[in-house]
Amino acid sequence: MSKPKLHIIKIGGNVIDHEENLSSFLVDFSKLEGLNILVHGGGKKATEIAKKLQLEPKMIGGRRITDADNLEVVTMVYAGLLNKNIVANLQKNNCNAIGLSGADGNAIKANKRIVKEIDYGFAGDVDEVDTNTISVLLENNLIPVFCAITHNKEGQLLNTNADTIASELASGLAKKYEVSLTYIFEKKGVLESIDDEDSVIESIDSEMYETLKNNNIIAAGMLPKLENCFYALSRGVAEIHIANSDFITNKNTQHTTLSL
Ligand SMILES: Nc1ncnc2c1ncn2[C@@H]1O[C@H](COP(=O)(O)OP(=O)(O)O)[C@@H](O)[C@H]1O
Ligand SMILES: CC(=O)N[C@@H](CCC(=O)OP(=O)(O)O)C(=O)O
Repeated sequence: MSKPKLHIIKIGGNVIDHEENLSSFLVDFSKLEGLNILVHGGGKKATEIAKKLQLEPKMIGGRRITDADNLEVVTMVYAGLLNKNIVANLQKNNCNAIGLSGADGNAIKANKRIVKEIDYGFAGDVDEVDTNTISVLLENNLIPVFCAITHNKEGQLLNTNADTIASELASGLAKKYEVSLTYIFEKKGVLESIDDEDSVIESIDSEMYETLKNNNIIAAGMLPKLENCFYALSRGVAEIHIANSDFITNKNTQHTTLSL
């Protein structure tokens, strides 16, 4: 028997930060049929609030160094302010969304990120996705909306890159569903030249990814995004696209498709 289709869409900080863009994206998202999950970042907002609190934000390799004070900020911003605003807006559009962190329903268990010589603080790498609660929600016509906060099952919240949350959810759910994963951000796709919006690379496989990396064509947040894409493809996710929000309503709009 074929698996039911599931669409996981991730939106980044630049989409969330523009009220009009976010609102029109959420209208389009609310009209999607079938099973859907939304994952949101919000790094830009967290940086803005941290600065207001005189905390100096620090990113390494697209990931936030999350000390105890910054963990409080990201928890309030991602799991509170942004997640609840997004859910309220979806509810306004008659989309029955339910906001979740990785601690809710034990959906996403993580461990403190340990990489040689870099102390990321309370940043988490995902160990396990528990798909049971998520499936129950989907089967009852609820639309899960995940923020970038996970837990370690010992009472510690952790800050996890939102692209990773999307790819781990997609990978975990691929056992039960035919998963299509879409990363929505402010550009049309992965660009050959960052200043030329029309230089979209239509398809990227793992070999081309290495070449693009070596030629410094992709950098910053695009590095973990693509890493997450190839990880998800290797774990059985059926299709992955990187695009701007026009793609939600028009699949023919220019975008990047990933393959192994
Ligand atoms: N070749 C590239 N094409 C498109 N974006 C790129 C490229 N290389 C680096 N980037 C940067 O990656 C960013 C996207 O990553 P990130 O900031 O994590 O996105 P998101 O908004 O989804 O969280 C873009 O805003 C852009 O500045
Ligand atoms: C550990 C880590 O880096 N977490 C990210 C989570 C938010 C995020 O990924 O937001 P965008 O998708 O908007 O970039 C951060 O705090 O920036």
